Amino acid sequence: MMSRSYTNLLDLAEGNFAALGPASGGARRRSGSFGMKRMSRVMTVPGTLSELDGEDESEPAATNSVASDVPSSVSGERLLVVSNQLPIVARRRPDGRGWSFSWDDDSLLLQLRDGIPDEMEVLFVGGVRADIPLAEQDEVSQALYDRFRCVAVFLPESLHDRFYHSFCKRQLWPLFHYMLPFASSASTATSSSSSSSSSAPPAGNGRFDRGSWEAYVLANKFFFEKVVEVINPEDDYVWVHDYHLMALPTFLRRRFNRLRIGFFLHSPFPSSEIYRTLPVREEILKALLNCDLIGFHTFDYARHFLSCCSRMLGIEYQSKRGYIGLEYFGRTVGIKIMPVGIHMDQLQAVLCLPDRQWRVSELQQQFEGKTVLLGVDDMDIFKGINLKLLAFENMLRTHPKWQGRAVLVQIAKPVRGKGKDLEAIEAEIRESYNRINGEFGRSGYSPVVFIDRDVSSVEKSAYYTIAECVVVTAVRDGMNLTPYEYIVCRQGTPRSESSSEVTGPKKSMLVVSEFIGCSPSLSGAIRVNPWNVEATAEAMNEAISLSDQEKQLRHEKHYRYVSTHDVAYWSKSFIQDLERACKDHFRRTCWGIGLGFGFRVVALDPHFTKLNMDSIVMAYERSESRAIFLDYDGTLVPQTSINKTPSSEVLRIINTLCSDKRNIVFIVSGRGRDKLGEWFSSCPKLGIAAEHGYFLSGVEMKSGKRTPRLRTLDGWKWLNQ
Ligand SMILES: O=P(O)(O)OC[C@H]1O[C@H](O[C@H]2O[C@H](CO)[C@@H](O)[C@H](O)[C@H]2O)[C@H](O)[C@@H](O)[C@@H]1O
Repeated sequence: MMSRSYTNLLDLAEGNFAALGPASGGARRRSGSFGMKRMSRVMTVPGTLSELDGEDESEPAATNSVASDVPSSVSGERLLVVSNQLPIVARRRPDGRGWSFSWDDDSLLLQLRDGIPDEMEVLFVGGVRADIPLAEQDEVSQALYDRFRCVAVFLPESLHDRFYHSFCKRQLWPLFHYMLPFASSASTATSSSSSSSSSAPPAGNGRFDRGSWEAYVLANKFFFEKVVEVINPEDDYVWVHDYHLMALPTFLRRRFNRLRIGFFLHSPFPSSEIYRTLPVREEILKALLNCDLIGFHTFDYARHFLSCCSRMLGIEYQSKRGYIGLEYFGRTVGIKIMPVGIHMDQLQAVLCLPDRQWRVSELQQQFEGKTVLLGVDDMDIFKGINLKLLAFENMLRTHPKWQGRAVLVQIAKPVRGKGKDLEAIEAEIRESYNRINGEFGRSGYSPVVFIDRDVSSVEKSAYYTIAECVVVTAVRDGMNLTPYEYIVCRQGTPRSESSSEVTGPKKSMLVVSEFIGCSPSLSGAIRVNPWNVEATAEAMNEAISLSDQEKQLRHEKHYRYVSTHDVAYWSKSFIQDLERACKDHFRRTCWGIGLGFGFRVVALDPHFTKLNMDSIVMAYERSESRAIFLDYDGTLVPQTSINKTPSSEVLRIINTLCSDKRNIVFIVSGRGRDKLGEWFSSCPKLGIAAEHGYFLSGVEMKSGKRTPRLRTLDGWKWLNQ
């Protein structure tokens, strides 16, 4: 027998979101409702929404309420930043009682505040990066809200496993990084034991698993409910981040038809040839199209998304004066291309810390007389760390002058969401650096220094400072900010300049993979195909062999770009475009239609009103003379039907309408006159405008004027205008 929760998921897969209702009682209890008060439902068009979206007006208050301490007359606009994780560091107190929280200064989500206008309050909605026991969740929620304006989302453990570890990290994330399930069938079988999704592992070999997808959608609904608790839909903007929350815009749009919603994808968006293998490809595209603005790091990611919309949904984009937009049921969905940047002030503050100077001196001593190439990567399967080691090995072999002189320092930061196949990759990496050190190492010289632990920002910046070149050989990465951080650290600050740390001209060199998001912005880098180990080895050799003058020129060019295109520049630009994309929102009339992921909002100019059946019937009965214009495809025959011939029922209805002397009935279609003539040959009193009105029948010409006259068609006669 199916459990209640399972039937809920089936409802959800069927697109029946309403059947799921709000989060379960337990989840609501855990939600930390800040002493919620009920907020009246927001109607975008009074009287029209409820009949269409089928949501239950009697929903419990917890999903339809607002934080009591948010002033009810909030006049200023606010920004709700929604992401899988809050920009918060949580630590258990040393005595084990309770938690202490602080901002995560390294989080991009926190840093983006710098580009947001001062008068706009920023609230964060997301998960907490710690296992907070159920009994403590209410208290934690309240503390996070009171002190940080952070709204915590707690998912039940098994849901979190299936949402994050299964669907996000084992299905979406690999696919968005171009890894198809079948390509990894052998290794996934072994590595699946390392998955923390103990409750329900995905289908074998990383294949699409519907249960995990349903968990993903349900988890997104939990996030939605938290947004609903604090949102002020007429004033707030919502900015959703990354691939974990791609279903969220549909939930938001269903509830608040005119909410201003932006989305930024931090990962790559793959080619349509990869994306179209995803069984829920249309659902995700349609969910994203419920946003007003969708952002990508690069032109290529945006291009792939647009071609998916064209190929899978038949929606074409338009480009006007530098803005790209997709017309989706009367709404324009903007496309934004803007790579993220780093936080300049924060990085420069690290450069001024006193213990950094000390660490730099220490490293300078350690690597005295050596040329340091540096890699700083997350330990994940797409960072191409082993390819980098192979290239370095190749360089030592083909350019023996570097033996004893070149050192590759590789920092590999452990990650939380391990994704697929990580253990196998780690073993490969270990084998490579042991081999290289075994073959080329000697007393006092280890060619590869491998650091597989978290390093502090001070230590990382010290490594950047002493490195002659940074090498990024990721096979795919959404953006990758390592090169940007390196450039800023090599530039130093006026204070570090006056110290002994940086002498001579500022210079830096980069070898970067052509498959990462930052690559197009680094025109002075040596770009490589990391799969080509020999070419990467040559690039490394070239990078460290160039003249200082050349390194300096490249550095200056990069520094100019990186220092002016920082994280604030990115967020400011995104919010400005979001405002622009939404400027007509409250002027337009909208209706929500469709079920599940088919839900969309139809937006029309204000002079359009939705016809009401009773008033149509009344007006019809009262009128003495009527003109009835009927479109063909999608009106008289279903858009999706293969057989386009009108049914006998349609022909009968048309003839009934035509037989009333007060009616003039026309079919208006883009279809050709021959086909329409053939199909409606049994409707002698019907007028037809074929080929978008180029050919007309059923129209009489009177004294040079064209006046529609009802007439019997004795033999077809087409009038060409
Ligand atoms: O591991 P997850 O929690 O699923 O998150 C994935 C990664 O997200 C962040 O990186 C992504 O965004 C960065 C900024 O836009 C971009 O530089 C990077 O290329 C993207 O992958 C996060 O910084 C990583 O730690 C996460 O692994």
